[in-house]
Amino acid sequence: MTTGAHRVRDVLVVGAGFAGLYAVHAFREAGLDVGCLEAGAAIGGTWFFNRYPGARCDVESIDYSYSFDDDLQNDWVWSERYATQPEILAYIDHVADRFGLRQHVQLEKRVTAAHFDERTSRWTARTEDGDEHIARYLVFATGSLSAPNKPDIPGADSFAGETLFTARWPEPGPSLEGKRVGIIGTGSSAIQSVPILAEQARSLTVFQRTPNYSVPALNRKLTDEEQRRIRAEYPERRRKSRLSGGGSTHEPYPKPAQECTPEEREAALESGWRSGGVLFGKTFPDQFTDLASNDFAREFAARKIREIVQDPRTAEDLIPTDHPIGTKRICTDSGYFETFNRDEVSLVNLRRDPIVRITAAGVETSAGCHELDVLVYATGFDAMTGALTRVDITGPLGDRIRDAWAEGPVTYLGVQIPGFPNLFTVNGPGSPSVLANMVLTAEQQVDWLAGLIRHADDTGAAQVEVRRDAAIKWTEHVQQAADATLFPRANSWYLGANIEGKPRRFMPYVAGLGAYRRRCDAIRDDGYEGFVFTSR
Ligand SMILES: Cc1cc2nc3c(=O)[nH]c(=O)nc-3n(C[C@H](O)[C@H](O)[C@H](O)COP(=O)(O)OP(=O)(O)OC[C@H]3O[C@@H](n4cnc5c(N)ncnc54)[C@H](O)[C@@H]3O)c2cc1C
Repeated sequence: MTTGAHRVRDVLVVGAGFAGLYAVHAFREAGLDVGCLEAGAAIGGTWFFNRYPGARCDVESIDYSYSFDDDLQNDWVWSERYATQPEILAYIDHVADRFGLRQHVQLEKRVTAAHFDERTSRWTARTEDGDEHIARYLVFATGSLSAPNKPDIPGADSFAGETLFTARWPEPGPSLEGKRVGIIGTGSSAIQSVPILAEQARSLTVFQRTPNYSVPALNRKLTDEEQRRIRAEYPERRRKSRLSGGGSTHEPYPKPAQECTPEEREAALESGWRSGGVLFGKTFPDQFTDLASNDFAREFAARKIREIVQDPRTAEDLIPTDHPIGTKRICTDSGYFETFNRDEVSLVNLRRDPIVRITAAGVETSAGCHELDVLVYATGFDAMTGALTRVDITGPLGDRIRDAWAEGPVTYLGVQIPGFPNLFTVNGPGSPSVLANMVLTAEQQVDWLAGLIRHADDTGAAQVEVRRDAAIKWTEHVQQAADATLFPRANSWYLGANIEGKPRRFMPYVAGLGAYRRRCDAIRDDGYEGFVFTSR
């Protein structure tokens, strides 16, 4: 049933995380009439939903923040090197209030379908409650890691205890005191939460299918002196970040690992490890392109795990052996490996003892039953495409995105899909997205899209559509860029390998934010090469 009688907007943004909120701001600044629909009960996206114990950013707080307004940084003080989930959410709330963005956002409005009417050149988006919203342009800022993945384990619904999901952690969080807790998954969310769950619970059982590399975060409070320095350096730091590969000012060691002496290599890796954080994965400039170079870092990290974990068998189980370091998203932790030295914490290697079923009592593996009171799923996301393919989006010729992407996503610059005019994505497949600083990439794409819409309006075009050949060429380029690195050697969610039946295609653009920005700018300067503008 259609209940909404809404005005036709210029732009309808779907999603109110970092990207969607910036889109609301930027499109409004561009003089467009903009609305925003958000499925959640509050704004914040990732940082509203992922409230599990220990949730925090693994990009330094100064870098993981908006860069569009220098003054914003002056009246916001990040308290720690890596911000916690509550602090990031408070920041997003602060930005929304400061720039008056809330009035444009409707909450608890999940878009379930959208279709394009070629006669009017308008999109109609339908929400779960049957409401309809009409706009000239539809912008999906629905997140790269926002569609949770729940594995299909036999008997999952029969568990008699409490079931929790890291990606949908309740507020207030449940008390785990005196409880036997199990957690399935050992990706970033598990690695962050395991040390805290272990402190709270009577016992903790970690069910691991694939071990992951993790580097100590070495999080700490920022001192007054650091705060002063950050303020002084801020404009220059952001300028450099916008042009860099990953969206930060990180500089790798000045020589490739292969050209270093063993002593130099060891010192560089030790220094990277002691600095803490994901940048250990980029210690050497050739670490993502040369397997031998990557091996140095991989072996170094394995040695560290063996040093930390007292039980040799557990240590070996925790060491990844199936991918070069960094080719799956490297994790950061605060005492993850140390947690396995606690008596009440155990690791179940599912490669050796696979899960047979979940029962009322707990998790049954081929080696026996693990009785539990609480079962936590930290099982990741249908990354980069899931939020889009879960919406029934139909183009003018009746094409559906989920069919168009049956063999993997095809996009132009990660912002448009052939056959779907006037529909754009932010941080979509084919853009740097999850391989760069996602706040900066969202700002770059939204600004660029605002320019594209302005160009269409200035030239009297009612429809903007990417040429299919341009999108195919771009998608091939994204694959070739990945093939020139070690990334495709890992069965990672970057290529959809964590979701059964998902087509394998490397989705993020590895060449980085700086190269991507230059490419986008060149396309714009060339009159938006690859796009077709049609008047009604
Ligand atoms: C646990 C976790 C930790 C992370 N840590 C980091 C980190 O350290 N560094 C980093 O760079 N990135 C990190 N990320 C990635 C993070 O998702 C991005 O950095 C950033 O928050 C993305 O913002 P976004 O607005 O693009 O997407 P999101 O924050 O995911 O927002 C998308 C919004 O769209 C809404 N939505 C989706 N579908 C619909 C629909 N059909 N209808 C209406 N609304 C819809 C969602 O409810 C959500 O609010 C992390 C992600 C997770 C899950």
